[in-house]
Amino acid sequence: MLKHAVRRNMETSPWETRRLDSPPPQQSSRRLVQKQGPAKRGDFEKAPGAYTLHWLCIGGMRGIKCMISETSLLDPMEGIRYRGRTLQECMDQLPKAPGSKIGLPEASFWLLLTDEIPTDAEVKALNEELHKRSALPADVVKLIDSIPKDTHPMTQLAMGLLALQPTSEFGKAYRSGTLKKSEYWQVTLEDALSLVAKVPILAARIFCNVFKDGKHIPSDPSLDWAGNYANMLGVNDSDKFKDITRLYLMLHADHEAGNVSAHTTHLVGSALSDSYYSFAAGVCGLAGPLHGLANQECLRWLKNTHATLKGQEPTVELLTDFAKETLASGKVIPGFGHGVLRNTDPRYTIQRQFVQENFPDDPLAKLAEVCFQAIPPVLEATGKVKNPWPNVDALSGTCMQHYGLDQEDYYTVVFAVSRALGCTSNLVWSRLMGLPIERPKSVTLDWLSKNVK
Ligand SMILES: CC(=O)SCCNC(=O)CCNC(=O)[C@H](O)C(C)(C)COP(=O)(O)OP(=O)(O)OC[C@H]1O[C@@H](n2cnc3c(N)ncnc32)[C@H](O)[C@@H]1OP(=O)(O)O
Ligand SMILES: O=C([O-])CC(=O)C(=O)O
Repeated sequence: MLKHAVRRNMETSPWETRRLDSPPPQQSSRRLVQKQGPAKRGDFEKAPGAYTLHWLCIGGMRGIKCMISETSLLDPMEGIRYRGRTLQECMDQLPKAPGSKIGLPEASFWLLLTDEIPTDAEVKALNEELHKRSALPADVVKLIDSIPKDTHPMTQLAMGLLALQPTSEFGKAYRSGTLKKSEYWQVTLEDALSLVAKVPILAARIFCNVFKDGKHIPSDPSLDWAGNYANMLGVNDSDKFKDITRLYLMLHADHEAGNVSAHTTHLVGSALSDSYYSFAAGVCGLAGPLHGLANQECLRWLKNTHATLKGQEPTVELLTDFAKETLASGKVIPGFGHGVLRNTDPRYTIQRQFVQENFPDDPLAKLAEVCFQAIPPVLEATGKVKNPWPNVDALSGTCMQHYGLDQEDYYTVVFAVSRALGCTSNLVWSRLMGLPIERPKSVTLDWLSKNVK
């Protein structure tokens, strides 16, 4: 009954629901709900006024400049820059593990927080500090080990982060009643360090519980943050696997503040919820298939396509047909498109370079390469997809599976381990700047109809 009542209300409201049910082929349902004004997102900057308001309210807030993030800035064509440095510059300039060519992700944490490239000695000291803080409390271990194994690893990660919340220095200090506003950032930094130290230990424990019958590999204090995480996963003890893990964690660390995981972390943090509450919320956002879970979905799509090919060499023609079938079934093609980027994601390009140098003949890598040629024209032909090019998720799973991490349900957890660096750095800066509680204004459809002519 309630469902019918809601439907009745929608049908009589300005929201043209009936049309949303069956948009004409090739047409964006979101264009149909706009009763006036130019249809293209991004046009609002050129067409201010009523249309702007209408579009901002229903358009996923695309393009609105209303947040501050000191840590990174995204250019639609060039991609992300950490503190003004492109990812390739970060690769070149950040300290490396012995014998490795990959900029260390924990060095990017230092960069995001400080706008400085740390020295080798500083990264060594940071790693020592992270190792000191990395142990999980016994009750958290008990909780994680008791979660049913078929619970999605992202759910387990969010639960583990919430279980760690009582360890928050910010929470304790705030409760004590003596914490001054000017000191918020310092205890937030303490929490950032401890959360970043613990998250790979927690993530590896979840992996081994679910996929390794609970056989755990102890943390190795002689290894760097990401190399140690790779080691604890226990799928491959080669230096190359450590390197691809370092690369993955360096590339996914930050993507300015408006993406779902960073924005959610920021929003929850703006209520002065501590870093554990805030990042757990961000992790829940990352678990959505339009955001971080796309890496899982993308590998699943590639594996299905590979199986359907039954040994046939992938060709652009075959992949074009598969892509069209996916669209015709009403699904998105994971790993392609972006809310802000309007070009191939540089994170994809850097991973592609790693693939070409290390395993160009891997069957899924070859398939992904054909996708790169076949899928953008299919998406472009819809006439509605703003960015037909691949994003980071189109290749990250392919890289991991080559080294034996082929449990795609786990992939978004690796993303989350990395995103802890950017999200917690942003929390520190939000408290440093004394940013207020976030509270935008919403309106009703009726208000919109009456006020936007
Ligand atoms: C780390 C990251 O989070 S990167 C993004 C990871 N997500 C994915 O790879 C999932 C596939 N991609 C998508 O769904 C989208 O491109 C998003 C969510 C990333 C961006 O969404 P938007 O900013 O709304 O994209 P855009 O403005 O181009 O969307 C216009 C239309 O094209 C569709 N579209 C966009 N990308 C795709 C795609 N890859 N496959 C099919 N349709 C797509 C949208 O669903 C939308 O359709 P609708 O109006 O009928 O609802
Ligand atoms: O920026 C976005 O909206 C999504 C993304 O690529 C990320 O968060 O890494």
